[in-house]
Amino acid sequence: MSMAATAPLPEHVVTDPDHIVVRGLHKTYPGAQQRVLDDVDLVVPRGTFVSLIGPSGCGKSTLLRAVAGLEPYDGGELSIFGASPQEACGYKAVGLVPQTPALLPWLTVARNVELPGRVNRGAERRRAARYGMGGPARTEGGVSTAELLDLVGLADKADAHPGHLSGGMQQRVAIARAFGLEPDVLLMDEPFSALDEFTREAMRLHLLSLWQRMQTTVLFVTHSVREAVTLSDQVVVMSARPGRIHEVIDVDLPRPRDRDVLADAHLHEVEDRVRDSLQDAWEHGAKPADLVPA
Ligand SMILES: Nc1ncnc2c1ncn2[C@@H]1O[C@H](COP(=O)(O)OP(=O)(O)OP(=O)(O)O)[C@@H](O)[C@H]1O
Repeated sequence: MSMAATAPLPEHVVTDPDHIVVRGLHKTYPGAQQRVLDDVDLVVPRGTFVSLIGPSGCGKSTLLRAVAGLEPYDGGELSIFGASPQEACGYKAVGLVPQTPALLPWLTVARNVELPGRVNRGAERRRAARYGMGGPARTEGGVSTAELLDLVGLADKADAHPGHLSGGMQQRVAIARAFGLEPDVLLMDEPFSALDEFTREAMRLHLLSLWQRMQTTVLFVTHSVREAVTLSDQVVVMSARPGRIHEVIDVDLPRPRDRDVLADAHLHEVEDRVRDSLQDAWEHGAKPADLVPA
């Protein structure tokens, strides 16, 4: 299997500092009969919030891991604001929020949020070496741990230990920790899937506050149409067998997405568009007879 991710990228991709660019990406897992990703094209502008939605097994997580530099691919192009995924990971331009919070139980909430920053000072030097002092701004001057915890509604829990927090609170700490590293792009793979619907709704609002403050580019995998539309600038609908981009739907709802916006009838119209697209992707997805061979 060739690993195009480590090959030099074409000049037009390398010099695009303002977009994540995926072109013609394809991948087959070893031993599989068909591609998991086939000719995937996606362009994500810096600073936007983009959700990936599609049937189970269509390759959303695989695509996310490829962007994170954790998954080799067989062909195509992938660049993160002009860098290869491996290079971007080298200076911690890419953050990943998994489904479970993975906090260190013996450290306080504040220490959990601060830890990656302490560990990754070398990454900041590598980033400075690549971009120089005039590199792309991450945030307007950085944020303190106290501010991060305030943005996720945990200002009073800084000295608590994770074992004393609910699952939703722990996931909020994990999200604050991820934003605290000030990555250029944050990849979130169903981060709220283990939470009840009421907690999920609250989490979306906390996430939006953080995102608005930090201006991070977010790629967010979800199975929830409501979640995708509530959060995103664009919803990317994927089809399965093999995974392809079926449609990219703009979410033309105003920001901030406060309770008035979320109660507006237009939200439901956009949700219906996403549902129709998912249905269309399902009905017109490749049938066994025309599967793309590995
Ligand atoms: N490491 C692996 N080795 C072999 N096959 C894999 C591997 N990881 C995933 N797959 C297969 O690739 C396909 C896509 O998996 P992936 O997890 O990317 O899909 P997904 O869209 O994120 O699914 P879900 O929505 O259920 O989380 C599935 O058929 C899965 O079984």
